Amino acid sequence: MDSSAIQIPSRLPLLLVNEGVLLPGSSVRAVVETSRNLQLVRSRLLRGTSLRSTIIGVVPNTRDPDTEAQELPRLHRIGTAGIAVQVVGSNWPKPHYTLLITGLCRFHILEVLKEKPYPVAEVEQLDRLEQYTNGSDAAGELNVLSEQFYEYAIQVLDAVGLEERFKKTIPLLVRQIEGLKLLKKTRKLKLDDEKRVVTIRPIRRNNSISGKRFPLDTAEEEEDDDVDDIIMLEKKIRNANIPEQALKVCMKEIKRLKNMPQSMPEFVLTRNYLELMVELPWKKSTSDRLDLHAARVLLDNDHYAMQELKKRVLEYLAVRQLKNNLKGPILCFVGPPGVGKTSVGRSIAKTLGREFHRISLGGVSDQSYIRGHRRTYVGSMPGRIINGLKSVGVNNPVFLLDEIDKMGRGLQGDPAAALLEVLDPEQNHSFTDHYLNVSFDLSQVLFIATANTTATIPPALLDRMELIQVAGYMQEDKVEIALRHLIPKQLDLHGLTPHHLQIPQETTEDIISRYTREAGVRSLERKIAAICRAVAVKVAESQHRSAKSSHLPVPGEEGEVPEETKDESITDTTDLALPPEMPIVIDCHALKDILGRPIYEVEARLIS
Ligand SMILES: Nc1ncnc2c1ncn2[C@@H]1O[C@H](COP(=O)(O)OP(=O)(O)OP(=O)(O)O)[C@@H](O)[C@H]1O
Repeated sequence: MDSSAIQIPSRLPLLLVNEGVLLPGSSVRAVVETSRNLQLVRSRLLRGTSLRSTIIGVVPNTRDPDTEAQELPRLHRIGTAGIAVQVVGSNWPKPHYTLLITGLCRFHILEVLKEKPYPVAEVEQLDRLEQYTNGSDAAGELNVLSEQFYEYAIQVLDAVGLEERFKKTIPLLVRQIEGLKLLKKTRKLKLDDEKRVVTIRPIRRNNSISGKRFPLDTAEEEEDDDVDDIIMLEKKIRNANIPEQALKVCMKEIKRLKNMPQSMPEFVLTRNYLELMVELPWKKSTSDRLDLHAARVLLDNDHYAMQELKKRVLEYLAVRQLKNNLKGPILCFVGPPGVGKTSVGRSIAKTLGREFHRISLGGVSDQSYIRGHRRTYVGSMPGRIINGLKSVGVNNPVFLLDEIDKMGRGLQGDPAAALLEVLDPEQNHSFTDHYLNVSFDLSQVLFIATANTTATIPPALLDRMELIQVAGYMQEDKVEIALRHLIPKQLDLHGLTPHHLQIPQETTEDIISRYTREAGVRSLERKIAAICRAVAVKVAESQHRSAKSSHLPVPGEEGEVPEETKDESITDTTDLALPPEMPIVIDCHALKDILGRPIYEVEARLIS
């Protein structure tokens, strides 16, 4: 051995690998699962601090890899010393490590010094270290080739002399070259080859000559499919009506994608980005229905009372009718919970014939929620505004910014500051989401915000909105809302009709005064839903009974019915005599039975 060559330690811990053969100058990823190898990783690689401790001997385990015997298997005598350059641990599906090992030089096992907890051997270095670290091209080529042929790889490993190694690998190279020649000859010309004329890698055309399809070419076929996909994507981008500036960015990304191996994680990220760019409604919008009379009828049909709010909404619509490109104002409905702020927002969208999208801002304390993450960020996504536009598919929806007063302020920037740009009619025509990194015109979006209080809304944000107070309801209003809206809505939701259930006015008043205490009507709606559920059970039971009774024997045929069935049918008919009377009318007894004892009974009595 040359004294100028780098020496590996004469004692090496041995890692027995079942898959792949590590050769000097190449790298392998080895999965460490057996207890012997796990021990080695724990005590040599995770605890060791010196570079020397990361040098291990890698020996192919030529025994059956599935049986991890107590006894150390007979070791292959030649191995490769390698440096573990990366250790990654995982618990799924069972505890294991993945090592990235770079081969340094071959060694010969002279003697196994100890077997437990992991084998350590006295070794003799066979190769000179720098011979490989200098990076001979031929050796590199051989390594790549030999990865595919395990048994040949072992032979290549055993071939210590360079001459012998060439002898072993030249047949492999010849085989590989023959295979490639055959592949080139037999690539069939695919029907959609026309498309491929415009591929970015014109070289591919040469690979396609009509003929038989060989199983060898599946990998290339996959790559071709991928190229086709990119071309399709490019076509879609060109047809997506994307504004010039954004189109430039997309084309740049397409160019990068074409030159990127699909195994790169960035390939998927770039593709997802481009797919989002295609899906965004850059210029797609719905046409507004600006009929004031119809709007008034619709608003009245959907909501009882709320005169002030409806008046302001109609004014807004009237101005829009006169001046189509009205900039702002942003309406903000302020009022206690359950007074219908959100549902009025939905009605406005319906009135205008626009798409509706609700963005809940309660508890949001990160501005990336609004603006998205930069694409360099792991797991980056667009913000809720861009996501919302993607899901509605038009650029002029009604966006309801719900609970704008409940936004927090965290370490990741102030979401209220991001909203300032979104809500400012002077700025929002060029809103830039961090993920998109190009501007999107939000000026056609109709923003409506809701809040319970203005106290917690930052002043700059408050200043951009027109506040409309929505007061809580009086008892009489609640009764009307329940009779006109809530009861029909809940009946419908539970598959019931007024033929099944009736809740008279007195009962509704009872529910409001004895079972709820709120400014809005949400709790009242929940109680009505509870009544509907209880009645639904009865109705379903009675339907089941009547279905059963329709199978009962007709009188006169009784003689043919067996004795035991006869008894059953008699009890059934007695049950049938007591069907729940339809409609079920909810009185105070029924109310107590379904909702329990009144919560505010004492006070209600005192008042009455
Ligand atoms: N005036 C009304 N007419 C008809 N239904 C109403 C009226 N007010 C409220 N509702 C109904 O009450 C329910 C609760 O309303 P909504 O969710 O819009 O309340 P909110 O004011 O947005 O509450 P929060 O502040 O908690 O978000 C909805 O089913 C809604 O249809």
